[in-house]
Amino acid sequence: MLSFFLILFINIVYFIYQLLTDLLQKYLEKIKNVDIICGVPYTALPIATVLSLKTNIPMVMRRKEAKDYGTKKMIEGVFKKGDNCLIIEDVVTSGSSILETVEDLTAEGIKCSDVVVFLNREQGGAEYLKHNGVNMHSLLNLTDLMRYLKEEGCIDEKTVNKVSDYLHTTQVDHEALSKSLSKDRLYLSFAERAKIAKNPIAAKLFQIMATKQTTLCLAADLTDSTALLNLAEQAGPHICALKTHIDIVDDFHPNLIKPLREIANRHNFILFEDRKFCDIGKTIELQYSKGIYKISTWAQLVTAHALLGKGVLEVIKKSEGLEKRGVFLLAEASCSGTLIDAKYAKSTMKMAEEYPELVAGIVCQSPMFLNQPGLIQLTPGVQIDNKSDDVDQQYNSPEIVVTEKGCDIAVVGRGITKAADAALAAEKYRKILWDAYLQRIKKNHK
Ligand SMILES: O=C(O)c1cc(=O)[nH]c(=O)n1[C@@H]1O[C@H](COP(=O)(O)O)[C@@H](O)[C@H]1O
Repeated sequence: MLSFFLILFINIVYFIYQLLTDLLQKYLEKIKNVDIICGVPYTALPIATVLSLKTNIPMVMRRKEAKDYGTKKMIEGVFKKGDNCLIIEDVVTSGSSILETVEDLTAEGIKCSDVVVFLNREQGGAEYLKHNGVNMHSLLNLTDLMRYLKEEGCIDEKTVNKVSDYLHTTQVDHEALSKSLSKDRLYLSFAERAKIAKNPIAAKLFQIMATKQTTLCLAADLTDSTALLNLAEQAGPHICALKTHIDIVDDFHPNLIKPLREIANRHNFILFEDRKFCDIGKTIELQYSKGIYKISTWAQLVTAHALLGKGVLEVIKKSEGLEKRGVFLLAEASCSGTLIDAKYAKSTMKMAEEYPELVAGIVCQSPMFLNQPGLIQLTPGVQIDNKSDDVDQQYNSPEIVVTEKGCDIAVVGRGITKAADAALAAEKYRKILWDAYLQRIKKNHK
């Protein structure tokens, strides 16, 4: 008897999936150049699987949590950057789980502009997705389904009205959802984010960015102290931060810091030492506050790796030196061949969230955090003319990093330091970056 019901149940499920995928397949013919498909975990995974088998379109799988072994990726499967992915979902209410899937796919460089859903509950999901640049195509909506069931005598008029009243009173509140989904980081102004930032240097940076209308961080990678000071003076009016690798300055002397700090105060920009600390806490404590550079006495910002654990943040938090200080953790690198993967990036993010007063932001190449508008995304590897240097550095254009990669502050080095006129070059980068930022926030404030 049991096996009879089991076989019956399997046949019913198989029939529903057949119906579903036949319907979805019809839609697929309408949506052009789909390279891969991805089901929204977890209920849409079998639908996407059957669809992939029926259409021969490869499927990728999104994990809700990265594994702590094996590939550790959030997106499993064969794909390449720039692939167009069609997302498959069974039922949509608000669209939030679709947007979370879009976020993880986008972080891998996959493009997602369309989603096909089986049932649209007509509670605002389609509009919310549209608002976030995703076109929703639904096979069925609840109103049609109710009418169909009534025509077939499965439900009465009273039930139809009850469902319709329910739908009218439970529409998604986009504002509240947007806040909870917090696409806001990309669409809030820097003045607004200055009020949200928990790290004092991040707050100061947001204020400088808004006041000077610049999101440009100059990587002043020069080996001569006089040239470094001249560059700081020339580019100072156009930048929000000047980032140094102070240990590359051949003729470094502690007397360099005073004039550098004076220029920073006069032009209102932040001094940022890109030390990328990565060691046990005790060693970092010495590297941060001792030696010839005494970084903690002048660098308002430093960079660090999360690789060896929280010791780096514990000691920077407690070390002597400037009262107000901030740290940028490196979660994604701009260079080719990096061993950093999505799992490491997520773990770095998690560590950052445990030190909100100390961590000013994340160095990364993709919009990997959207729900902390108080944190800054710093993105290096930015140049107008080149795609790479002659070693491993990879470049994106200023527009792309702001409009497609979630960048708040762009780091530009040789694009300015190698230019004939550093001030002109800095202003050129500043303008392109600022215009791209205005485009981005306008998109959500129309
Ligand atoms: O932490 C950084 O600033 C950094 C991270 C990264 O992934 N890639 C990267 O290039 N950087 C730094 O950003 C600057 C890039 O310089 P350019 O390639 O000359 O624009 C250098 O100072 C690098 O040390």
